[in-house]
Amino acid sequence: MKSKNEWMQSVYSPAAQKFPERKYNFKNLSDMEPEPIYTADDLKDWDAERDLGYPGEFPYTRGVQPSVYRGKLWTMRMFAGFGSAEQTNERFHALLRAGQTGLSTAFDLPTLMGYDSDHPFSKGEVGKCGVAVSSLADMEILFRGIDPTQVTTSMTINSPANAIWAMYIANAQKQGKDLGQVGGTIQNDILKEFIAQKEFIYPPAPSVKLVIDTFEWGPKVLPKWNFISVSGYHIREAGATGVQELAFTLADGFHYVEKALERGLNIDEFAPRISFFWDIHNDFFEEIAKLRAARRIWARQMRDHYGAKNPRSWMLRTHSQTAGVSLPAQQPLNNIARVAIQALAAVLGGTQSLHTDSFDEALALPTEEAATIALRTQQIIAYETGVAGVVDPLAGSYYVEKLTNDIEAAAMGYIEQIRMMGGVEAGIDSGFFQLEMAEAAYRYQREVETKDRIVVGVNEFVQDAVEVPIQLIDPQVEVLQAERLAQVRRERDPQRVQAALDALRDTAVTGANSMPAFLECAHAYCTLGEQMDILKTVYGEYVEPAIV
Ligand SMILES: CC(C)(COP(=O)(O)OP(=O)(O)OC[C@H]1O[C@@H](n2cnc3c(N)ncnc32)[C@H](O)[C@@H]1OP(=O)(O)O)[C@@H](O)C(=O)NCCC(=O)NCCSC(=O)CCC(=O)O
Repeated sequence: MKSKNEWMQSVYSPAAQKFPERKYNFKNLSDMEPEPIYTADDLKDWDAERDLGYPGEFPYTRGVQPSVYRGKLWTMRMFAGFGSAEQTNERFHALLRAGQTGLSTAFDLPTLMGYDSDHPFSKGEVGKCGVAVSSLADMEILFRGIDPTQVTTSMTINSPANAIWAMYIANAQKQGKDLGQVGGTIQNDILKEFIAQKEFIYPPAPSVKLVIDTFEWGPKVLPKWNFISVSGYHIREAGATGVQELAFTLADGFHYVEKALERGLNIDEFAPRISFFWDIHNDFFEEIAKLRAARRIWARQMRDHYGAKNPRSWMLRTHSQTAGVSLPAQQPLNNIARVAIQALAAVLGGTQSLHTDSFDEALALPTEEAATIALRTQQIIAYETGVAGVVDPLAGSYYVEKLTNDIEAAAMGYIEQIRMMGGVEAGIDSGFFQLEMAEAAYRYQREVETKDRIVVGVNEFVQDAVEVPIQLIDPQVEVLQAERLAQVRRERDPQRVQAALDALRDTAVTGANSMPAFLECAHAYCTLGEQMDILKTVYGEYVEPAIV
């Protein structure tokens, strides 16, 4: 058989002279230029045993479970939360009735920033981008009628993660549940907040200390809980390329591992419960290759660089979400198609859990109808397309394997660069991540504005605006929250509250693990703001330096 070069020269080039290639930007979203075709010649250095293996085996390129979706479909986990705990509880039940198989909680901005709903800074934001949770009283309502040993719940919470997790645990304890059977995930990834989303409270070092407290405490008390979801999603949404998302996120993961090792923890006790979270954008093969490369890098680094011995420590398990940033407000129904394609990429990439965005993503929090269509999209992929019936069906595709190699190499280049500069905290201090992402975002935006990249309905195929109904948040939520908080403060035992807060402050002074103190604060009905504030007296608050 002739070589690829021979075919390119003798067949492709003459054909392209007669019928030229389209004048189009074929680059993927990581600015990588694909060749017209891939063949076995592109995989000469590739070793199927070393680089691919079998599903459920090192290096897990083909998936972490031997049977992947033939054994269990991915968890359909729609990110939901708005208004009051009562309203979100209703939405949770509606989604479970519609066939969702896991829960995922969106908190409002005050909660994400560690403020109670009645704090002056919370005004106008209560219940707007998620549900308001200021104490165990809200948590009890939020999960009413949901058994924490039967449904796994994810909570997207970062700086206040320890406190919110403790409230969830306290609620399970009050229901008499065995914590050994309570499964779920807290996002708890503070590094990407400094890099991208900027919802931080304390400076990086004490923030990471609080995260490592969960690494130490979690596996002993809640062995089924994923105490971190190291997140590329927000890095990507802030403008990073797919390769940057992969590299920066894995570097964050390694940073936590190093900090846990510095504390003297056993890697094979904590690493099996580290989980990840990726953003799945429009470039179909890039996203599939990214997920495969992610598993391979993590496995190799955990085994060969960090010396983990337990195969579960080598497995990168992930949630994925379709890319909110890719869903324009123009012609919003088109987003149903984008989400379907992105979700298919997540599934072909072997995700464990998936959120599909609603078509009204750019306009407001989703209506129930929009969220249901997004969930149905997953169900159509799962039950109608046949893609869940064969494990890693794209393995061996010349292009997918080559792209997996190239993405792995590009990401490893960044990871080595970050190690050389002194690690992730050094990169945050110097503004490295922000500058890299700003440059990528600028390049993409220029491509769109010069029509070098077509976005259907935005810079081409444009038509008049279409109205769609949007979800509105009742401003009464703020009043109801303030009333409930006042009642909590009236009815709780003030001495127990003070003692719990003092004990929490002491952990910041002594460096002791904070989780037992957070759990006692939850049971004592300390508010979220009180807990965050008491730690501010020791840790201070982080002010981001200007990057020049
Ligand atoms: C590990 C994951 C990724 C997925 O956990 P899940 O429990 O859903 O799935 P799982 O681990 O695959 O499966 C559950 C159990 O079944 C087992 N299992 C699964 N498949 C199997 C198979 N084929 N054969 C044998 N066993 C199998 C697993 O080993 C596991 O048990 P064992 O555990 O015993 O092994 C977790 O962390 C998670 O659910 N993350 C969700 C994060 C999330 O929703 N984030 C929302 C962010 S939203 C956000 O940030 C905002 C974004 C925005 O701005 O819009």
